Formats: sequence, C-alpha cells, structure tokens
Amino acid sequence: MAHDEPRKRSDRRSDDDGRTRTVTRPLRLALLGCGSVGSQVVRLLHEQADDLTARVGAPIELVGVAVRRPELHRDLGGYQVPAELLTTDAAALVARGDLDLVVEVIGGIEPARALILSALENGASVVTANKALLAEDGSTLFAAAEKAGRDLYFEASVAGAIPILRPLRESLAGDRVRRVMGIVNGTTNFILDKMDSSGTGFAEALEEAQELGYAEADPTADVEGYDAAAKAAILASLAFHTRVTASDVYREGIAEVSASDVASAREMGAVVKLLAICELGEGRDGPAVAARVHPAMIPRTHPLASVREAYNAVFVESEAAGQLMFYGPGAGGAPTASAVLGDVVTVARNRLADVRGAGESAYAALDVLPMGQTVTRYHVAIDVDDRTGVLAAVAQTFAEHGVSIRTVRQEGHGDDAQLVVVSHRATDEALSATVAALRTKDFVRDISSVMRVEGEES
Ligand SMILES: NC(=O)c1ccc[n+]([C@@H]2O[C@H](COP(=O)([O-])OP(=O)(O)OC[C@H]3O[C@@H](n4cnc5c(N)ncnc54)[C@H](O)[C@@H]3O)[C@@H](O)[C@H]2O)c1
Ligand SMILES: N[C@@H](CCO)C(=O)O
Ligand code: NA
Repeated sequence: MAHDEPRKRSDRRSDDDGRTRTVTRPLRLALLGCGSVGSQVVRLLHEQADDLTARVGAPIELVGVAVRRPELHRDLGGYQVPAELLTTDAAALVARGDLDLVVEVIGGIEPARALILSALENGASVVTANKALLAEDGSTLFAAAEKAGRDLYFEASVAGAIPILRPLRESLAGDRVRRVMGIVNGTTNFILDKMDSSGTGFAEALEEAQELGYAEADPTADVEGYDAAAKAAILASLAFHTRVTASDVYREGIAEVSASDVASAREMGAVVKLLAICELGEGRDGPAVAARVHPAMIPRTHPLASVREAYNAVFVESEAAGQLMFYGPGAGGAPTASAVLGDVVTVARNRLADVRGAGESAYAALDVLPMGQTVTRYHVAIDVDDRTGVLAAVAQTFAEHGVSIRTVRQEGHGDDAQLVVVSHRATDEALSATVAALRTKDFVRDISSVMRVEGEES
C-alpha cells in the first residue's frame, strides 16, 4: 500500500453532550525475530499494554511475529502468542502495507537489511537492535527512512539497556562532544575483570565466561573486538556527525592480553579494559575522527575502572557538559528489550502525530584518521641486560622517535632485569616504531608487554 497519503489515525467525534473526543485506532506493530530480545519485547508489550497505551496515546497492537520455527514460540514466559500471529514469511509480513511499526531483532546483515528497507518502503517506522547492520550499512537504512518519511531508531544496538544513543542524538545535540570512551562489550569485560581479580590467564577466564553463559561457544565476535568495533562506529557517527563504518574502526581484541600484562597494570595502579574510543583528532585539513577498539590500561581511579563483571559503561567528554558517565547492563534479553520498547514508544508517538524524529546527522563529514596518526600513550615492559648504559640507550631510542618518557622503573636484577617505561602522548606510528627499534637492540632480551595507556591527559 502506498503511504504517500498518511492513513487517518484519529477521528474527531461528538459525544451526546456535544463535547468532541478523539478516537484513535491502534498502531500496528510487527516483530521480526523472537529470540532472547524478541521474546522479551513480546512479554513487555503484553504485560505493559495499558501503560504503553497511556504513554503513546493509542494502543500498540502486535499483528505479526516472524520466526524461523513457530513451534518454539507459542509460549513466552506464560504468555501464549496467538498461533495466527506467527509466520515464517518475514518478507510478506513487512510488505503487507498496513504496519505502523516494525521491530527487527533477527540480527546480522541479510535478511535483516532487506526486511528493514521493505518495512520503510511500505510505510512503517523501524526500531532495531542490529549493531552489525548499522555499522556496516547504516547510511542505506537512513536514506530509506528519509525517503519514506519514517523513523529509524536503534538505542538497543549499543550498550543494551544503557541510554547512550538518545543522549548523543538529542540531549547533547547542543554541545560539542570531544571524546566517547566506553566499555561496550560485556563478555570481554567479564574475562578481563576475572583476570584482574583472580590472576588467571586469558584461556581460563574465557572458559569460565563460557560456562556461565556470558561468552558464546564461538567467542570470536566478542573476544576479537568485532562487536565493540561495530558499536564504536555507531557511537562515533552520532558523536561527530560523520559517517563512520565498522571498517573505519581500528580493532585489536583481548586474546593476547596475558596475566603478566594484567599484573603489570596492577603494579602501576591501573587495570586492563577493552575500550572503544571515539575522539576528535587533528587531520591534515583540520579536525578528524579517530575510532579504535583495543585493550588499554586505565588508572584504577578512572570511572571506567570500576565497571566490573559483564557491565557496560560509556564515558562522554563534551565541551560544555564536561564529563558524563552512562552505566548499566549492556546485554541480556530483558534489558535490551527495555531499550527497544523505549524506542517503540517514541516512534509510536511520532506516528500518531505524523512527525519524524531525528534522522541521520552526517553534515560534519569529517575525515577518519588512520590509527598511525592517532595520539595515545604506551606502556612497554622490556627484559634487558642489567648493565651500565642500558637505561640511557632505551631512553635514547624513545628520543630518536620523538617520544617523550613519562615514567621508567626497573623491576628485578641480573637475568630478571626489566625496564617498565610509560610514555607521554605521541602518535601510534611513532610509538610502534619505537617498540620495533627496541626489539633490534642487543641489550633487549624480550619485550614482554606492550599496551596502550588511556584515561589521563599527559
Ligand atoms: N542478546 C543481547 O543481549 C543483545 C544485546 C544488544 C543487542 N542485541 C541485538 O539484538 C538482535 C537479536 O539478538 P538476540 O540475542 O535476540 O538473538 P537470538 O539469536 O536469540 O534471536 C534471533 C532470532 O531470530 C530468528 N531468525 C533468524 N532468521 C530469521 C528470519 N529470516 N525470520 C524470522 N526469524 C529469524 C532466530 O531463529 C532467532 O530466534 C541482534 O541484532 C543482536 O545483536 C542483542
Ligand atoms: N555480546 C555482547 C552483547 C550484545 O551486544 C556482549 O558481550 O556485550
Ligand atoms: Na543503549
């Protein structure tokens, strides 16, 4: 059904006493996918129907649920999904033409992308939790929403229940964001927290995360930083009004983080976290965006250091507001469904009022800095010969690459001698060249730990 002419959403009627009242028809919602998140969306829509009606101004009617195996979805926590609502034909459901809202919680690129595009073309607004799709091809979705005059909301796609995209899109729309630094993957935070609190190695901590159901059987997306990189792309796009895709984000996972890295961090009053960092840097032609995901040491006094277990948090620094911290559960069916429902209410209100919320904001169109040009600091633990002049030679190597040293300390003596150097800020290119040069020196026996340091200015 063409949606060029808005369907009539309410009628003005006169009561017997002559007062007019508004009769509003229900808003029709279709759900795509009924797994961890989708099943909780159905539950909340059902259990909170009266409150949602009051908040939106019209009832939200669930008119279809696309699933792969209907026999698995009849009973959702005691609520019987009417059999006639379940369908295995998601494409037909989104194309039926009378939908107001479509919630996509299937995940992945296809068929999610085709279904979202069809939903928008057929006149529905869309709410999605799909970080992978938004980070790969958000601009296609935004353009389709713009063309259709409909909304595209996705709060659940980054840090689950934590309100962070709405603050960036709306609350901070009058400010100038400088940096967004977050722990946006619960699985890896659980593993690193375990390594920190118990001294175990990566493999053992991963096994425990898998036993407790935090990590998937194939943990690649979390452990190698792909999940966090997708979220970083979404955060950077919103914070800096620039299109940033997952492939623009520099990415290193946590598989190489060793028990001795964690112990070394502890020695200097720091903790290792997998950080997603989106910030403004200096490009050749002015300000540019830098977006990266990698393990880093942060001081234990930093707000992000207190984020334990599988929790998420996002630390935002902006010009006028200063420092803001958003903290909470970054995953799980019900917490993620909370974020989805929040978007559903907003989008439903907009449909009733025949207005749109904020669309894509990419007007700044900043360049994205390569990792080599990004400014950071390094912590380097160097196993060295314990003799006169070695410390001076190490310092000389840093100086030759234009990298200034902030602190240096010696651990152990003789065969166990180690120099632990923390640099001042320099480009990643200069810092990695320094480490490469150190590796060639005859007095260097091994470089046992190299890690970036974040959370302090100098
Ligand atoms: N689970 C979380 O904690 C969490 C947190 C934030 C965001 N998300 C995002 O939410 C989305 C859903 O995640 P989930 O954890 O609920 O996944 P899930 O695997 O539990 O559920 C997805 C469901 O979609 C179904 N499905 C697959 N293809 C389909 C198709 N063609 N038609 C109909 N149904 C189909 C699957 O059978 C499955 O039941 C993903 O984009 C994910 O990244 C999840
Ligand atoms: N796998 C993610 C949750 C979904 O984004 C995590 O571990 O945080
Ligand atoms: Na969120």
